[in-house]
Amino acid sequence: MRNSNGSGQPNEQREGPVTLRHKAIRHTTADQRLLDSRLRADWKTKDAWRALRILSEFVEGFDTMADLPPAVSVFGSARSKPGSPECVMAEELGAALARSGYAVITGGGPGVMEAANKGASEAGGLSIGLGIELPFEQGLNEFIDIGIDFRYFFARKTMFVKYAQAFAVLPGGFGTMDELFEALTLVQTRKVTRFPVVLMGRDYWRGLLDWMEKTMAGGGKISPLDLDLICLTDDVSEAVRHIIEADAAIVAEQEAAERAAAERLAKDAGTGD
Ligand SMILES: CC(C)=CCNc1ncnc2c1ncn2[C@@H]1O[C@H](COP(=O)(O)O)[C@@H](O)[C@H]1O
Repeated sequence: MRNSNGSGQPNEQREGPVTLRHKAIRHTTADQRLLDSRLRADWKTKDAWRALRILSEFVEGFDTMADLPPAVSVFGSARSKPGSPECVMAEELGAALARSGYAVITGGGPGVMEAANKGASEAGGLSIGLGIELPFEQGLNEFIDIGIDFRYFFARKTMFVKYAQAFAVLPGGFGTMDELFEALTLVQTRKVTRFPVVLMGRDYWRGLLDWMEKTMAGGGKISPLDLDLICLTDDVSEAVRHIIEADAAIVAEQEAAERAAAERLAKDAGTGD
């Protein structure tokens, strides 16, 4: 939604390709209507139709994102003010990633997201925003070259992982935690392999990391090795170096696996197996 008209009500609302204005504005989002179980009678009629809409979000996302260069998804608070330490860090990170040849993907909103998009865009990199329909959404920030608006959080989250080589997570709230823990769970359960996760802002993350170490790992809820998945730093160059090195290691691993498979094939052909 954009532009409040003074009464606190937005003037415009986007639902996928549809723009709603004035009295056509709805006061719930597609995610709410899908997940809200009070309207059970709707399930049989409306959910089947919704499945097609959900599918169309995946098609649109895959189609638009498939041609991207290597990319890094950057997460962080929608509420941080321009000039705040995390926004300054995000802008520097966006620029450094762009200079290293990475596109920068964010949630397309304000705060840390906007700062990362700004850094990338001004450094000449490709800046991508994956927006989400929210009751209080403000539209995609102005530093985005490619923007996609999603109705469903889960379709959008697939794009953050599928088209990025790494995650960089700056200080943020629930949304940022959700994105961080999703990435860690995917790596821990090997749904994605060796995906670097960089946490930026030592002071902000220290308490959570201490708790994860003492309480989570100490209580046997995760393996202490799981914490090795995280690189914690305040230093933009170190963050980018970590991503580049992890990326190179993954490529080397994949090439070695492909070579081994080719050698096995050649050997089998040679022995007539
Ligand atoms: C001012 C305000 C709250 C605007 C909300 N506008 C938003 N636009 C786009 N993505 C968002 C928004 N709010 C949360 N997110 C998602 O959740 C994360 C930030 O949530 P949080 O502020 O840490 O919890 C972002 O990385 C983003 O993917």
